Amino acid sequence: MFITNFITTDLIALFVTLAVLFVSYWKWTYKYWQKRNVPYVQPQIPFGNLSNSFKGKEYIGVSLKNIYDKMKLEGSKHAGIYMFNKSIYFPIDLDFVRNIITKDFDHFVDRDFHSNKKEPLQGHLGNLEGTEWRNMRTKLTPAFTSGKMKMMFQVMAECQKDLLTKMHEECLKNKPIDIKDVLARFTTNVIGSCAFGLDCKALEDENSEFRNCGKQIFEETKFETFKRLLVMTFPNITAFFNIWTIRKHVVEFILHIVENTIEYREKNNTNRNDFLQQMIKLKNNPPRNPGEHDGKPLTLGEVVAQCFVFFAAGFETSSTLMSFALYELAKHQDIQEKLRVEINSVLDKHDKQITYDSIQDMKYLGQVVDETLRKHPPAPFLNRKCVKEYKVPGEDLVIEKGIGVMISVLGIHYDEEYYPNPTQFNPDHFSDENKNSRHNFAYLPFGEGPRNCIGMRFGLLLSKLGLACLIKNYKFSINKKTLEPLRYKKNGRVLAAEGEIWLNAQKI
Ligand code: HEM
Repeated sequence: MFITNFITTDLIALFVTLAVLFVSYWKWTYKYWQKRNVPYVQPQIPFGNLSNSFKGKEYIGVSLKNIYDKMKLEGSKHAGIYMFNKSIYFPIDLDFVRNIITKDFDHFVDRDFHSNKKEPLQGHLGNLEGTEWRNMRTKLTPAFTSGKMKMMFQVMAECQKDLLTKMHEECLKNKPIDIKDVLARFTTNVIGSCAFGLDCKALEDENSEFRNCGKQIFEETKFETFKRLLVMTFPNITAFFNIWTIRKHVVEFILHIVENTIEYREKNNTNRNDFLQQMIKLKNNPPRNPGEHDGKPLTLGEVVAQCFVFFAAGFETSSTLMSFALYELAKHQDIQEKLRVEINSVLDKHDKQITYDSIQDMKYLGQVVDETLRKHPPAPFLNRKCVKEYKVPGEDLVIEKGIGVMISVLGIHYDEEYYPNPTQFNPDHFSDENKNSRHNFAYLPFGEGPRNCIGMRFGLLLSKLGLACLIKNYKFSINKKTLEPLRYKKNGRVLAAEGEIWLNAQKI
């Protein structure tokens, strides 16, 4: 009894001492921005300024927008925030944003994400750093030119037929349509076909393996989102414990699919106008561009990782974009009708066919897509890491090497200084006149600068194809089953709507 009491007292004392040490250390780290005279939002122990995101109560992009709004109201040109006890620089002034992502890019080449080198599929473009990133980006860039997009359009356009068949079947049921699901299936088919060279049958087959794989990557549980944020905050510790951010069976599925398809194509000398073919070329015949990259061929592991990122980065972003666009069009019948008139009049000049060129001629469709990406950017913040000490121009502040940077795209897109009445869906925000009168960096759905989205052209083309095909053939309205007002999901990798978007569709 005596010994038990003794041990209990010691354990309590040890626990209290550790707790005091932890709190004191955390409080000391929270002085970082104050010491540098940078405006900051009071952090809370232990999560810093993003406690709602860590607790799964609010999507991280929304938390960052709230910080943006608060600091902007106080007139700050920049701020300092904390993720756990990690200090993050948070530029608000658009000239500061421009400097970081373009003008002074050399100081901010990397992202501040984890890179557990032991986790398969992580050696992709989005995660690579420094010279490795530059080499890979230079090798991959030719795969995304307008010429290559035009070539690939045929592969994409094939998937239109299955989309229309699926819509026809859905309409026959005389029930509201879960449009997010239909578009996720369409996007799975397009990206699966272009990145993996496979017919994924996601629109035909309710239980398509690829559709399930997409779900497994993006439908994170609260715990998985927490784990990913932890990995972002403490990359070294989580790499030491070999924590993975993608489920093991997804990794195995992707490895198996890509390796088998490559083997099949190499054995049978098959050639196809898709990304995979271009990756195979980079593996077998490295391009000769002396001085621009290391000239080395891609390894099989590198090819698989790039195919994976095309799927992971392109699938949810593009299908979310189309879902939000149809939601807004269903709510704004006048805009939907104006778009339909444009689509039909352009198609009249192109033999009634949706082609690569006809899509380029649909100016208003471009404005609708731009406005959707402004209001609901799937990637609502940008991320960088300072790799070389950086003096902020015009300020008495030096950003130290290793400090992370977060830019609130959602905050900028809802800033009344750039978009009067920002909550209103208004494609005229992107008329030539309005675009020319705004700061160039007030619109960042694909990021900017050398590290912007490499798949922008592909994502836009695929989304415009899907939208043009649907709006031409169906009239959409909101079904009352849709949760309104629309709310964002609290977890997950991209900014998406909470719950299903149910639409009524009427064949035209
Ligand atoms: C509507 C669709 C899309 C949106 C909104 C989007 C958005 C973004 C954003 C915001 C970034 C970060 C840019 C930055 O840090 O400055 C990014 C990076 C990236 N995206 Fe996209 N994306 C889309 C579609 C795609 C597609 C279709 C692909 C591939 C086929 C793709 C592949 C990538 C890759 C590989 C990166 C990393 C680039 C690098 O680090 O060099 N994205 N995307």
